[in-house]
Amino acid sequence: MGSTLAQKVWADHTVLRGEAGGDDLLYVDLHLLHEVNTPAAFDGLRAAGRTVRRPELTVSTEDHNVPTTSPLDGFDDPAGRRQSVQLRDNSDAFGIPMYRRGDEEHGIVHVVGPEQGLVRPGMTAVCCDSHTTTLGAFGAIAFGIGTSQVEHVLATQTLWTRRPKDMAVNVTGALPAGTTAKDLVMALIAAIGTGGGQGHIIEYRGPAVEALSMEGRMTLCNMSVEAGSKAGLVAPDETTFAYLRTRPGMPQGAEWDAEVAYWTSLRTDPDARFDKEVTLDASAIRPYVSWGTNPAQSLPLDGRVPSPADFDTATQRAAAERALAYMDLEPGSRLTDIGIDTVFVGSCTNGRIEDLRAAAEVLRGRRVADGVRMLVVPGSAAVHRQAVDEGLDRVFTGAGADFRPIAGCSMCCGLNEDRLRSGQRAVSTSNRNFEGRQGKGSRTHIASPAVAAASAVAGRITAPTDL
Ligand SMILES: CC(C)[C@H](C(=O)O)[C@@H](O)C(=O)O
Ligand code: SF4
Repeated sequence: MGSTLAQKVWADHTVLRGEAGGDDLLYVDLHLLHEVNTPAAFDGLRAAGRTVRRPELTVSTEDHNVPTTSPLDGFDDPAGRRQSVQLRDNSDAFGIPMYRRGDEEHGIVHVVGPEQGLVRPGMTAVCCDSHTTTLGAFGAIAFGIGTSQVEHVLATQTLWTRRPKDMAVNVTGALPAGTTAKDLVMALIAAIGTGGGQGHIIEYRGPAVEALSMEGRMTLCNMSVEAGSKAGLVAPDETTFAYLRTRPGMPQGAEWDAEVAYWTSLRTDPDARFDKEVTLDASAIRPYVSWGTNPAQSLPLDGRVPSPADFDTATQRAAAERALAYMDLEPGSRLTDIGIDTVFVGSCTNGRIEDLRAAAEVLRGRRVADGVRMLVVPGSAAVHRQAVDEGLDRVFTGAGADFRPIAGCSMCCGLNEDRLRSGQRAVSTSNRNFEGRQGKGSRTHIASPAVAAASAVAGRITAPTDL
C-alpha cells in the first residue's frame, strides 16, 4: 500500500518511532516564535542552563500585542509591551533572528514565514500558535505547540508528538466567481463541525484546491485548526514553485532544479489509504458568513438566522441557543438584515495582498457607511508596501477606512488597542468568532474580504453582488 503525503513527510522526520499509540520524536525544520506564550519557555531554558540548539532554524516576530499605528512604542497595555520586550531580549540573548516592528520583513508570524521563504515543501514547522497550520499550503507539516513544547524544541530541535491520522478533503468542481477560499473553508467547517478533523492531518485535494493561489491555499490551511485538525496540507505544484521562486534565500540553478524534483515527488500515492474522506462540491458553495460563536455556526449569506430547533442534537441546540443570545439575533431573520458598526480586514487568514485587493475592489468608487468604522491592517510590512505600490491605500482611505501602516494581529484578537466595545458588532476577515474574541462583549461575524468590504459600504451584512 502506498503512503499519503503527510505519512511521507512524517516518516522523513521521525527520529524515534513511539510504541503503538505513543508519541514519535519528530525533527523540526523550522521553529517560529511570537511574543505570546514564549517568555516562560525561555525562562525554562535559562533555569536549566541550556542554549538554543539551532538558532538559525528559529525566527521570531512580534505580532499579537503590537500597535499598528506607528513603529514607535505606543502600547496601551503594559503586559503586552512587556511580552514584546521579552521576545526582543530573548531573541538577542539566544542568537535568534527577529523581525521587529518597522523592519521590512516584519508581520504576522504565519504571513512572514512564507513571504521570507522560510517554509518549503516537505518540511516540518512548529510555532507557539494554533494557526501555524497556514504553512501546510506549501506541502509542509505545520502545527501549533504549547509553551513547554516550545522549550523542548528550542533546546533540542525535536518534539515528542502523536502521529496524526490521515483525512482527505476532496473538493470537486470549481468555485463560482465571487466565492473564495474563505467561503470554501467556512462551508467545510459548517459541514464537518469544529471537531470534524480532530486527530487528523487534512490533505486538501481536487481541482478546486489546485486552482487556488498560494494566498487562497494559506487561507484554507489556516482555518484547518478551526475544524479541530492537527494540520492542513496541499501537495506542492507549479503554483507553489512559482511562489517560492522569488523568495529570499531560495537555491538557484541546478540546486533549484534538484529541490523542485524532490518537491514534485511529494504527493499522495494513488493506492494510499486515508482514515477519513470528505467530498465537497465547490460549484455549490456561495459566500458564507458566521452567525454564531464558533466557526461551524456559519451559513451562506442569503440564508436566515437558524432556530435552535433546526439542529439535530441536544448539544447543538443548546450551543445555538447560547450563541443566539450572545449574538443578540432573532431566529428566522435574514442574515443580510444584520446591521454592523465595525469591519476588520486583516489577520493571518485574510491579511495578504490578494485579500486587500479583493476588499479594495469592492470599495473603489464607494464609501464606508456613516457610523461604520472600517479597519484595514496588512498582514506584513511587505503586504503594506505592495498595497501602497498598487494604490490600494488611497482606495481605502478615500472610502473612509482606516488603513494601518504597521502589520499585526490587531482586531483579530483584540490584544492590542484595536478592540470592539461591549455590544459592538463586526464583520471580520479573521478566523474566530468566539465570545469576547475582539474585546469583552464583542460580536463577530467572520467572512471573506469582499463580503467584509461590501458590508462596510452597506452598514449591514451584504454580498458584493447586492451593492
Ligand atoms: C495567542 C495565540 C496563542 C493564539 C493561537 O494559538 O492561535 C492566537 O493567535 C489566536 O489566534 O487565538
Ligand atoms: S492574526 Fe489572529 S488568528 Fe492569526 S495569529 Fe494573530 S491572533 Fe492568531
